[in-house]
Amino acid sequence: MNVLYAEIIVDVSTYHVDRSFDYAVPVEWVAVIEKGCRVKVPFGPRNVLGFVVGLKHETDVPTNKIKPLAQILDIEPVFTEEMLLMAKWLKNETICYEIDALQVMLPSALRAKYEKIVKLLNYQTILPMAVQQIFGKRQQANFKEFERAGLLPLLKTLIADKIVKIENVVKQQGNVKAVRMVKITEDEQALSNAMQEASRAAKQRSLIEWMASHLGEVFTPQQIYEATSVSAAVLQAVIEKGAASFIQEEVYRDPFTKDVARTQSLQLTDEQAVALKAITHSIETQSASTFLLQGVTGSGKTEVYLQAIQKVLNDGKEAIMLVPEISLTPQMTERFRSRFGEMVAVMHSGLSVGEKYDEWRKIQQGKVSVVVGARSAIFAPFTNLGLIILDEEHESTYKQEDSPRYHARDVAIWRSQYYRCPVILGSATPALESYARAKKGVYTLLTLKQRALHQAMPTVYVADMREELQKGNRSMFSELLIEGIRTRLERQEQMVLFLNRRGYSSFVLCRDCGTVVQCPNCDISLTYHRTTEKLKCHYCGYEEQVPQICPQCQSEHIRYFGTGTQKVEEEIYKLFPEARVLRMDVDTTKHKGAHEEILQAFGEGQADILLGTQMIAKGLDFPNITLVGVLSADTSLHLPDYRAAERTFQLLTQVSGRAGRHDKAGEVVIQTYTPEHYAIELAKVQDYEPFYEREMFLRRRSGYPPYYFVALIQVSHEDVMMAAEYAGRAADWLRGNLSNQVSIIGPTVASISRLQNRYRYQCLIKYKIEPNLIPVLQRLLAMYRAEWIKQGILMTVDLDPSTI
Ligand SMILES: Nc1ncnc2c1ncn2[C@@H]1O[C@H](COP(=O)(O)OP(=O)(O)OP(=O)(O)O)[C@@H](O)[C@H]1O
Ligand SMILES: [Zn+2]
Ligand SMILES: [Zn+2]
Repeated sequence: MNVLYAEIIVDVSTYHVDRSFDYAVPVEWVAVIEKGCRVKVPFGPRNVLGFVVGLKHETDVPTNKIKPLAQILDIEPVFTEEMLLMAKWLKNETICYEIDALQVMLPSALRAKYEKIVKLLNYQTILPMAVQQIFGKRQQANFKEFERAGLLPLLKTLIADKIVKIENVVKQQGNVKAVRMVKITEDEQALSNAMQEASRAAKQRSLIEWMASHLGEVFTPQQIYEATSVSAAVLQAVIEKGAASFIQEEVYRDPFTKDVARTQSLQLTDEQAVALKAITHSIETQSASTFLLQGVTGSGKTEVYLQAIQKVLNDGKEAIMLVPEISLTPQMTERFRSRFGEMVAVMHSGLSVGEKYDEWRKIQQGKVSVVVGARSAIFAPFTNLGLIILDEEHESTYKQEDSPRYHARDVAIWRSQYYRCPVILGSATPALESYARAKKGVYTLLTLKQRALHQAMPTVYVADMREELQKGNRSMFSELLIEGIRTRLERQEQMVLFLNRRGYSSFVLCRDCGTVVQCPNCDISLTYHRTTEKLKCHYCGYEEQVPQICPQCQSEHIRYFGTGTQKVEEEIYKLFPEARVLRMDVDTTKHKGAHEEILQAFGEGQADILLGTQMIAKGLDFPNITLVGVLSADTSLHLPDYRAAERTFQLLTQVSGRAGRHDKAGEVVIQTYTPEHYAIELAKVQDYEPFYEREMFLRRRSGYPPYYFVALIQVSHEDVMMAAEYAGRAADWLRGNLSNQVSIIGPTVASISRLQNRYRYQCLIKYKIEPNLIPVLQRLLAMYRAEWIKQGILMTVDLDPSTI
């Protein structure tokens, strides 16, 4: 007999061999199992989750050694053929475990604990005896019952015939939501039989008569009571006579709170039309080109995306639209919903596990054709992709910082090659790497130089805070900004005040000895939180009461210092008691929908000033905003990171772009202690090209990307000596195994030298071409996984680190 074997990737990512294992497929599952299904397999002493990545009739494992699969969890695969291929690619590309690559593609509901339910869809069919016995009078039964009874092959044919269907019921939050409905029979004969049975019950007869004019329709019980004024008992009696039946109707949790009005395509500007034409051409010729759409803020990039997506939908294909998590605002998603209505699924971290799962199912079941989402939506299980878009492509959040350390842009390009469809990377301030590729012709550059309605770009002023101090102005607002705020309040126009990073510098400082209160677990100063009078660590969550006296010198002159959003808010009220301020930061947006409420209130003119962190840098498009203030441009400029200047330039450009987007002209005030810095000077003139040239020159001189590639190895341990020792071993080993074309810097102490009680060291690899790199790093990782890990070492390898 021809035995079937399954190749399984098991859910054990500490195991040091990263490969698939063969298991025998029990005979009763041979007709059921498919590539891409989830299974449970015996592994060591327990059963673990596994994914079927291959099926075959031969194995090298001796017959007496091979174990059978323990359980099959899916009858229909959760991974497509494409996803299995993509996982193999990701594994190599990012040097991760294949299991991690597979897991990242699934919604967490499918990774979590769940229960499988078999639901009866068609009540008229006569079920096979064995199956009928399991259902009994119920409409649904647990998958396990069929499994125990050995009925999986039969179940598979029932699914194919649409007599039953399978649902994953996630324990905890993620249940598939279902409501009880009444379905009236389609069979006139059944109805007249019921009528005869009910010969002496007038109410039942009148209900059956009503049903006769609604054959096959589905109602809630409530609707029926209202339409016919019968009671629940009458309905129950009629159902027992076979005139109708109760069914469970699946409803998707709808994360959209309100209906949106439909919009039509806008008449494109000439620049937009040129861009769209190039993209459309690529869609029509099915070429996997990558476009870099560089358009100044307010140039109407979104309209180009919308019309390109429309084209793809007209061709019967699907589109993925990625936006950074923080700009995935209701305002943003509404622009897509208002154009494509029910065709759109939305995926972001604000959704519950269940809601995310529902959105994923809509995609998998082909109920939607467009997904708008953050990074992980790049794995949306579409099977006929026609277009992938990354808006704000320069954003560092497109890079995942945990294994698999993938960049959504690379996954997008891989998928575009698989489907032969274009990718659009859009930004006002492209990542240096992307612009360099566009200049080399690897990407096709499309530019929008004008704002869509030909509004002027805002006028940008730079306020030198050193001069302010010399003039005796000790507040956090420059005279220029105070004047700007005053005139806006008079004219009843709106403003956005932007503070780089939440509470970045609101630490507690002793004015006598200079001690800053630090986290006991991480080498980072604690942040002061006014509302709770507590100090918190933003990395590990540690918190403590604000000390009354300095822990170092016992002085009472210890107090918080610096500019958190709360402090700014207080200062505004001191200067402008009449101002209405809305604060948007991590603290005010904790509860679900808070984001939306704040933006809506601001949009309705309920406040004059929107004060916030990164969250407000993007996507805002309100007509009445005429002033943008950046309170301190320096905070991001002086981070120990080779991309600090690039990030600052991007941020300043983005924030400035919120002003004067409609009829009214906009102004921007950037406050800084280093006005002569090129990132600030060039953000002032809002010119990308000179910034690009300047920054490229510096990158070449210092040997950083895009001229060189970098890879980062981080090693951590609770004991500082161990961390240093093993980081040294890694560096030595790399020096011994990589060519001398490569420079290896380190080991050095990481920029955050201790995190969650672990000391951190790192080595940086800089290279131009090194064919050996991946295999060498894989061997280093194998060594780590086999030996070092037992010593309590944690090591990570990142081939495209976003911070160094
Ligand atoms: N062809 C057009 N005709 C009329 N209005 C347009 C057109 N294209 C875009 N707009 C409008 O111009 C404004 C700016 O467009 P949009 O938000 O798409 O710009 P963007 O390039 O995505 O900007 P940002 O990068 O700043 O987010 C929007 O209010 C949009 O409705
Ligand atoms: Zn002190
Ligand atoms: Zn901490």
